[in-house]
Amino acid sequence: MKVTVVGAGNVGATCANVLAHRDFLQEVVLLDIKEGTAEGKALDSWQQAPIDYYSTRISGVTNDYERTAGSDVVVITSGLPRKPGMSRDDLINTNANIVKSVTENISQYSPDAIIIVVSNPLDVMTYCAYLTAGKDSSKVFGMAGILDTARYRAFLAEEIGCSPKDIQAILMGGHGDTMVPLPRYTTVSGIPVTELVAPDKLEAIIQRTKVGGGEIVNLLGTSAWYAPGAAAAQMVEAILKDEKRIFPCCAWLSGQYGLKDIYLGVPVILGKNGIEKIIELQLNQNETELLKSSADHVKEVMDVLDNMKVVA
Ligand SMILES: NC(=O)C1=CN([C@@H]2O[C@H](COP(=O)(O)OP(=O)(O)OC[C@H]3O[C@@H](n4cnc5c(N)ncnc54)[C@H](O)[C@@H]3O)[C@@H](O)[C@H]2O)C=CC1
Ligand SMILES: O=C([O-])CC(=O)C(=O)O
Repeated sequence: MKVTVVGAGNVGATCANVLAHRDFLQEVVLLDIKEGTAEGKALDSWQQAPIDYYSTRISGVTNDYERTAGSDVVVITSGLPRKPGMSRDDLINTNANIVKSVTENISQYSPDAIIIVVSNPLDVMTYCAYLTAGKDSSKVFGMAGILDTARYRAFLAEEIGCSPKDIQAILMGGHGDTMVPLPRYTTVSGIPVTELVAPDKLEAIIQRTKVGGGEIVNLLGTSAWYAPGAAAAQMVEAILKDEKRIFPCCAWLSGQYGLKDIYLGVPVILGKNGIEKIIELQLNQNETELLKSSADHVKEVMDVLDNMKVVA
Protein backbone atom coordinates (compact mmCIF):
# COMPACT_ATOMS: atom_id res chain seq x y z
CA MET A 1 0.00 0.00 0.00
CA LYS A 2 1.29 3.39 -0.99
CA VAL A 3 0.24 6.86 0.16
CA THR A 4 1.33 10.23 -1.19
CA VAL A 5 1.15 13.36 0.92
CA VAL A 6 1.36 16.53 -1.16
CA GLY A 7 2.73 19.52 0.75
CA ALA A 8 5.62 18.81 3.11
CA GLY A 9 4.86 21.76 5.35
CA ASN A 10 3.64 21.55 8.92
CA VAL A 11 0.49 19.49 8.31
CA GLY A 12 1.79 17.31 5.47
CA ALA A 13 5.03 16.35 7.19
CA THR A 14 3.14 15.56 10.40
CA CYS A 15 0.62 13.43 8.53
CA ALA A 16 3.39 11.47 6.77
CA ASN A 17 5.26 11.01 10.05
CA VAL A 18 2.16 9.77 11.88
CA LEU A 19 1.41 7.37 9.01
CA ALA A 20 4.93 5.98 9.16
CA HIS A 21 4.56 5.44 12.91
CA ARG A 22 1.36 3.43 12.37
CA ASP A 23 3.53 0.95 10.44
CA PHE A 24 0.90 -0.57 8.15
CA LEU A 25 2.02 0.97 4.83
CA GLN A 26 4.83 -0.13 2.54
CA GLU A 27 5.52 3.36 1.29
CA VAL A 28 4.79 7.01 2.00
CA VAL A 29 5.89 9.63 -0.55
CA LEU A 30 6.05 13.23 0.57
CA LEU A 31 6.00 15.80 -2.24
CA ASP A 32 6.56 19.54 -2.14
CA ILE A 33 7.21 22.26 -4.69
CA LYS A 34 10.01 23.74 -2.59
CA GLU A 35 13.36 22.13 -3.41
CA GLY A 36 14.69 19.96 -0.58
CA THR A 37 11.78 20.37 1.86
CA ALA A 38 10.12 17.00 1.25
CA GLU A 39 13.44 15.20 0.86
CA GLY A 40 14.77 16.62 4.13
CA LYS A 41 11.67 15.92 6.22
CA ALA A 42 11.26 12.43 4.76
CA LEU A 43 14.90 11.62 5.46
CA ASP A 44 14.51 12.81 9.05
CA SER A 45 11.37 10.65 9.44
CA TRP A 46 13.13 7.63 7.94
CA GLN A 47 15.99 8.07 10.40
CA GLN A 48 13.39 7.97 13.21
CA ALA A 49 12.31 4.47 12.10
CA PRO A 50 15.04 2.53 13.96
CA ILE A 51 14.25 4.46 17.14
CA ASP A 52 10.47 4.19 17.02
CA TYR A 53 10.38 0.75 15.33
CA TYR A 54 8.56 1.14 12.05
CA SER A 55 9.31 -0.22 8.60
CA THR A 56 7.28 2.09 6.38
CA ARG A 57 9.62 3.49 3.76
CA ILE A 58 9.17 7.25 3.69
CA SER A 59 10.79 9.31 0.95
CA GLY A 60 10.56 12.86 -0.32
CA VAL A 61 10.50 14.42 -3.79
CA THR A 62 10.39 17.89 -5.32
CA ASN A 63 7.45 18.04 -7.71
CA ASP A 64 8.33 14.67 -9.26
CA TYR A 65 4.87 13.14 -9.65
CA GLU A 66 6.21 10.05 -11.38
CA ARG A 67 7.47 8.94 -7.96
CA THR A 68 3.91 9.12 -6.62
CA ALA A 69 2.57 6.76 -9.30
CA GLY A 70 0.18 4.05 -8.17
CA SER A 71 -0.74 5.65 -4.84
CA ASP A 72 -3.83 4.21 -3.17
CA VAL A 73 -4.56 7.40 -1.25
CA VAL A 74 -3.31 10.96 -1.79
CA VAL A 75 -3.57 13.58 0.94
CA ILE A 76 -3.45 17.18 -0.33
CA THR A 77 -2.07 19.63 2.23
CA SER A 78 -0.35 22.01 -0.20
CA GLY A 79 -1.27 25.66 0.08
CA LEU A 80 -0.94 28.68 2.29
CA PRO A 81 -1.99 28.59 5.92
CA ARG A 82 -3.69 31.66 7.37
CA LYS A 83 -2.11 34.27 9.59
CA PRO A 84 -3.73 36.14 12.51
CA GLY A 85 -6.55 38.40 11.31
CA MET A 86 -7.35 36.22 8.28
CA SER A 87 -10.26 33.87 7.76
CA ARG A 88 -9.80 30.52 6.03
CA ASP A 89 -11.87 31.88 3.13
CA ASP A 90 -9.21 34.55 2.51
CA LEU A 91 -6.93 31.76 1.20
CA ILE A 92 -9.19 30.84 -1.71
CA ASN A 93 -7.36 32.73 -4.49
CA THR A 94 -3.94 31.20 -3.89
CA ASN A 95 -4.99 27.78 -2.74
CA ALA A 96 -7.54 27.07 -5.50
CA ASN A 97 -4.83 27.24 -8.14
CA ILE A 98 -2.50 25.07 -6.06
CA VAL A 99 -5.16 22.43 -5.33
CA LYS A 100 -6.22 22.35 -8.95
CA SER A 101 -2.72 21.83 -10.35
CA VAL A 102 -1.84 19.25 -7.68
CA THR A 103 -5.05 17.31 -8.39
CA GLU A 104 -4.29 17.27 -12.11
CA ASN A 105 -0.83 15.89 -11.47
CA ILE A 106 -1.88 13.20 -9.03
CA SER A 107 -4.78 12.17 -11.28
CA GLN A 108 -2.33 11.60 -14.10
CA TYR A 109 -0.10 9.24 -12.12
CA SER A 110 -2.61 7.71 -9.69
CA PRO A 111 -5.94 7.76 -11.52
CA ASP A 112 -7.58 5.38 -9.03
CA ALA A 113 -6.39 7.08 -5.85
CA ILE A 114 -8.76 8.21 -3.15
CA ILE A 115 -8.14 11.91 -2.52
CA ILE A 116 -8.32 13.49 0.94
CA VAL A 117 -8.17 17.29 0.88
CA VAL A 118 -6.82 19.25 3.85
CA SER A 119 -5.99 22.65 2.29
CA ASN A 120 -8.21 25.59 3.26
CA PRO A 121 -10.85 26.83 2.82
CA LEU A 122 -11.52 23.15 3.31
CA ASP A 123 -15.03 22.57 1.99
CA VAL A 124 -14.36 24.63 -1.12
CA MET A 125 -10.91 23.19 -1.80
CA THR A 126 -12.50 19.73 -1.61
CA TYR A 127 -15.01 20.90 -4.21
CA CYS A 128 -12.11 22.21 -6.32
CA ALA A 129 -10.35 18.83 -6.20
CA TYR A 130 -13.62 17.05 -7.01
CA LEU A 131 -14.25 19.22 -10.08
CA THR A 132 -10.67 18.75 -11.23
CA ALA A 133 -10.39 15.01 -10.63
CA GLY A 134 -13.72 14.23 -12.28
CA LYS A 135 -14.16 11.06 -10.24
CA ASP A 136 -16.97 9.82 -8.04
CA SER A 137 -17.50 11.95 -4.93
CA SER A 138 -17.10 8.85 -2.73
CA LYS A 139 -13.39 9.04 -3.67
CA VAL A 140 -12.82 12.78 -3.08
CA PHE A 141 -13.53 14.20 0.36
CA GLY A 142 -12.07 16.46 3.01
CA MET A 143 -10.62 16.34 6.52
CA ALA A 144 -12.02 18.77 9.07
CA GLY A 145 -14.63 17.09 11.25
CA ILE A 146 -12.21 14.73 12.99
CA LEU A 147 -10.09 17.72 13.96
CA ASP A 148 -12.99 19.92 15.04
CA THR A 149 -14.53 17.06 17.03
CA ALA A 150 -11.15 16.32 18.62
CA ARG A 151 -10.91 19.92 19.81
CA TYR A 152 -14.43 19.69 21.26
CA ARG A 153 -13.59 16.36 22.93
CA ALA A 154 -10.32 17.70 24.34
CA PHE A 155 -12.06 20.74 25.85
CA LEU A 156 -14.79 18.53 27.33
CA ALA A 157 -12.26 16.11 28.84
CA GLU A 158 -10.50 19.06 30.49
CA GLU A 159 -13.78 20.38 31.92
CA ILE A 160 -14.95 16.99 33.18
CA GLY A 161 -11.51 15.90 34.39
CA CYS A 162 -11.67 12.63 32.43
CA SER A 163 -9.69 11.02 29.62
CA PRO A 164 -10.34 12.40 26.13
CA LYS A 165 -10.54 8.73 25.05
CA ASP A 166 -13.92 8.48 26.75
CA ILE A 167 -15.61 11.35 24.92
CA GLN A 168 -17.62 10.40 21.84
CA ALA A 169 -19.03 13.23 19.80
CA ILE A 170 -20.14 14.29 16.37
CA LEU A 171 -19.99 17.68 14.75
CA MET A 172 -21.35 18.81 11.40
CA GLY A 173 -21.30 21.67 8.91
CA GLY A 174 -18.58 23.68 7.22
CA HIS A 175 -15.02 23.96 8.53
CA GLY A 176 -15.36 27.48 9.82
CA ASP A 177 -16.99 29.47 12.55
CA THR A 178 -20.44 28.23 11.43
CA MET A 179 -19.63 24.58 12.27
CA VAL A 180 -22.31 22.80 14.29
CA PRO A 181 -21.20 20.83 17.40
CA LEU A 182 -24.03 18.54 18.53
CA PRO A 183 -24.30 18.16 22.33
CA ARG A 184 -27.34 15.90 21.83
CA TYR A 185 -24.97 13.43 20.16
CA THR A 186 -22.14 13.80 22.70
CA THR A 187 -21.55 11.15 25.34
CA VAL A 188 -18.92 10.36 27.94
CA SER A 189 -18.61 6.59 28.04
CA GLY A 190 -22.30 6.39 27.24
CA ILE A 191 -23.36 9.12 29.69
CA PRO A 192 -25.07 12.10 28.00
CA VAL A 193 -22.70 15.06 28.26
CA THR A 194 -25.52 17.23 29.60
CA GLU A 195 -25.48 15.14 32.80
CA LEU A 196 -21.83 16.01 33.42
CA VAL A 197 -21.37 19.56 32.14
CA ALA A 198 -23.48 22.58 33.11
CA PRO A 199 -25.29 24.32 30.22
CA ASP A 200 -23.23 27.53 30.42
CA LYS A 201 -19.96 25.57 30.46
CA LEU A 202 -21.10 23.44 27.52
CA GLU A 203 -22.06 26.53 25.55
CA ALA A 204 -18.63 28.08 26.25
CA ILE A 205 -16.92 24.89 25.01
CA ILE A 206 -19.02 24.91 21.84
CA GLN A 207 -18.05 28.53 21.16
CA ARG A 208 -14.36 27.80 21.83
CA THR A 209 -14.52 24.80 19.46
CA LYS A 210 -15.98 26.91 16.65
CA VAL A 211 -12.99 29.25 16.77
CA GLY A 212 -10.51 26.55 17.80
CA GLY A 213 -8.40 26.96 14.65
CA GLY A 214 -8.21 30.72 15.18
CA GLU A 215 -7.15 30.29 18.81
CA ILE A 216 -4.03 28.45 17.62
CA VAL A 217 -3.40 30.88 14.75
CA ASN A 218 -3.36 33.72 17.28
CA LEU A 219 -0.90 31.86 19.51
CA LEU A 220 1.47 30.71 16.76
CA GLY A 221 1.09 33.17 13.89
CA THR A 222 0.30 30.17 11.65
CA SER A 223 -2.21 27.36 11.91
CA ALA A 224 -2.21 24.06 13.76
CA TRP A 225 -0.50 20.89 12.55
CA TYR A 226 -0.21 18.09 15.13
CA ALA A 227 -3.94 17.37 15.44
CA PRO A 228 -4.69 18.13 11.74
CA GLY A 229 -1.88 15.84 10.54
CA ALA A 230 -2.99 13.03 12.86
CA ALA A 231 -6.63 13.47 11.81
CA ALA A 232 -5.77 13.07 8.12
CA ALA A 233 -3.64 10.01 8.95
CA GLN A 234 -6.58 8.49 10.84
CA MET A 235 -8.72 8.79 7.71
CA VAL A 236 -6.03 7.12 5.59
CA GLU A 237 -5.80 4.25 8.06
CA ALA A 238 -9.58 3.75 8.16
CA ILE A 239 -9.64 3.55 4.37
CA LEU A 240 -6.67 1.30 3.75
CA LYS A 241 -7.49 -1.08 6.61
CA ASP A 242 -11.14 -1.04 5.49
CA GLU A 243 -12.13 -0.27 9.07
CA LYS A 244 -15.62 1.10 8.36
CA ARG A 245 -15.02 3.83 10.95
CA ILE A 246 -17.68 6.48 11.48
CA PHE A 247 -16.15 9.95 11.29
CA PRO A 248 -17.39 13.41 10.43
CA CYS A 249 -15.90 14.17 7.00
CA CYS A 250 -16.43 16.78 4.34
CA ALA A 251 -18.62 14.91 1.84
CA TRP A 252 -20.60 15.71 -1.30
CA LEU A 253 -24.29 15.86 -0.48
CA SER A 254 -26.93 14.94 -3.01
CA GLY A 255 -30.12 15.43 -1.03
CA GLN A 256 -29.04 14.22 2.43
CA TYR A 257 -30.15 16.62 5.17
CA GLY A 258 -32.20 18.40 2.50
CA LEU A 259 -28.95 19.71 0.95
CA LYS A 260 -27.74 19.16 -2.57
CA ASP A 261 -24.62 19.84 -4.68
CA ILE A 262 -22.52 20.97 -1.78
CA TYR A 263 -19.49 19.71 0.17
CA LEU A 264 -20.21 19.79 3.90
CA GLY A 265 -19.18 18.01 7.09
CA VAL A 266 -21.44 15.05 7.89
CA PRO A 267 -20.98 11.66 9.58
CA VAL A 268 -19.85 8.99 7.13
CA ILE A 269 -18.61 5.41 7.10
CA LEU A 270 -15.03 5.24 5.80
CA GLY A 271 -13.72 2.04 4.27
CA LYS A 272 -11.74 0.73 1.32
CA ASN A 273 -14.14 2.36 -1.15
CA GLY A 274 -13.77 5.78 0.46
CA ILE A 275 -17.06 7.21 1.71
CA GLU A 276 -19.21 4.10 1.82
CA LYS A 277 -22.25 5.71 3.40
CA ILE A 278 -23.44 9.11 4.58
CA ILE A 279 -25.26 8.75 7.88
CA GLU A 280 -28.39 10.87 8.23
CA LEU A 281 -29.13 11.84 11.82
CA GLN A 282 -32.56 12.98 12.92
CA LEU A 283 -31.73 16.62 13.63
CA ASN A 284 -34.14 18.79 15.59
CA GLN A 285 -35.32 22.15 14.31
CA ASN A 286 -32.55 24.20 15.92
CA GLU A 287 -29.80 21.84 14.68
CA THR A 288 -31.33 21.83 11.19
CA GLU A 289 -31.35 25.64 11.11
CA LEU A 290 -27.71 25.82 12.24
CA LEU A 291 -26.69 23.29 9.59
CA LYS A 292 -28.61 25.18 6.92
CA SER A 293 -26.92 28.47 7.78
CA SER A 294 -23.50 26.76 7.74
CA ALA A 295 -24.37 25.28 4.32
CA ASP A 296 -25.45 28.72 3.06
CA HIS A 297 -22.05 30.10 3.99
CA VAL A 298 -20.14 27.26 2.31
CA LYS A 299 -22.30 27.61 -0.80
CA GLU A 300 -21.41 31.32 -1.04
CA VAL A 301 -17.69 30.46 -1.08
CA MET A 302 -18.29 27.63 -3.58
CA ASP A 303 -19.94 30.24 -5.79
CA VAL A 304 -16.81 32.40 -5.49
CA LEU A 305 -14.77 29.43 -6.74
CA ASP A 306 -17.20 28.83 -9.61
CA ASN A 307 -16.96 32.51 -10.59
CA MET A 308 -13.17 32.41 -10.47
CA LYS A 309 -13.38 29.80 -13.25
CA VAL A 310 -10.25 28.09 -11.94
CA VAL A 311 -11.67 24.75 -12.97
CA ALA A 312 -13.07 24.90 -16.48
N1 LIG B 1 -8.62 21.00 7.03
C1 LIG B 1 -8.10 21.35 8.19
O1 LIG B 1 -8.68 21.06 9.22
C2 LIG B 1 -6.81 22.08 8.23
C3 LIG B 1 -6.32 22.67 7.11
N2 LIG B 1 -5.12 23.32 7.13
C4 LIG B 1 -4.65 23.88 5.86
O2 LIG B 1 -3.64 23.03 5.34
C5 LIG B 1 -2.78 23.79 4.49
C6 LIG B 1 -1.32 23.53 4.87
O3 LIG B 1 -1.05 24.06 6.13
P1 LIG B 1 0.46 24.00 6.71
O4 LIG B 1 1.03 22.66 6.46
O5 LIG B 1 0.42 24.53 8.07
O6 LIG B 1 1.18 25.04 5.74
P2 LIG B 1 2.74 25.10 5.39
O7 LIG B 1 2.99 26.44 4.82
O8 LIG B 1 3.55 24.66 6.56
O9 LIG B 1 2.91 24.00 4.26
C7 LIG B 1 2.34 24.10 2.99
C8 LIG B 1 3.31 23.46 2.01
O10 LIG B 1 2.69 23.42 0.73
C9 LIG B 1 3.74 23.56 -0.21
N3 LIG B 1 3.21 23.91 -1.53
C10 LIG B 1 2.72 25.09 -1.97
N4 LIG B 1 2.33 24.98 -3.26
C11 LIG B 1 2.56 23.71 -3.63
C12 LIG B 1 2.37 22.99 -4.84
N5 LIG B 1 1.83 23.56 -5.92
N6 LIG B 1 2.73 21.70 -4.88
C13 LIG B 1 3.27 21.10 -3.80
N7 LIG B 1 3.48 21.73 -2.62
C14 LIG B 1 3.13 23.01 -2.54
C15 LIG B 1 4.62 24.64 0.39
O11 LIG B 1 5.91 24.68 -0.21
C16 LIG B 1 4.63 24.23 1.84
O12 LIG B 1 5.73 23.40 2.16
C17 LIG B 1 -3.22 25.25 4.64
O13 LIG B 1 -4.05 25.62 3.57
C18 LIG B 1 -4.00 25.23 5.95
O14 LIG B 1 -4.93 26.27 6.02
C19 LIG B 1 -4.35 23.40 8.25
C20 LIG B 1 -4.80 22.82 9.41
C21 LIG B 1 -6.09 22.15 9.51
O1 LIG C 1 -7.41 27.50 11.46
C1 LIG C 1 -6.83 27.28 10.39
O2 LIG C 1 -6.64 28.13 9.52
C2 LIG C 1 -6.35 25.89 10.11
C3 LIG C 1 -7.48 25.00 10.35
O3 LIG C 1 -8.32 24.80 9.51
C4 LIG C 1 -7.67 24.51 11.73
O4 LIG C 1 -6.71 24.41 12.49
O5 LIG C 1 -8.82 24.21 12.05
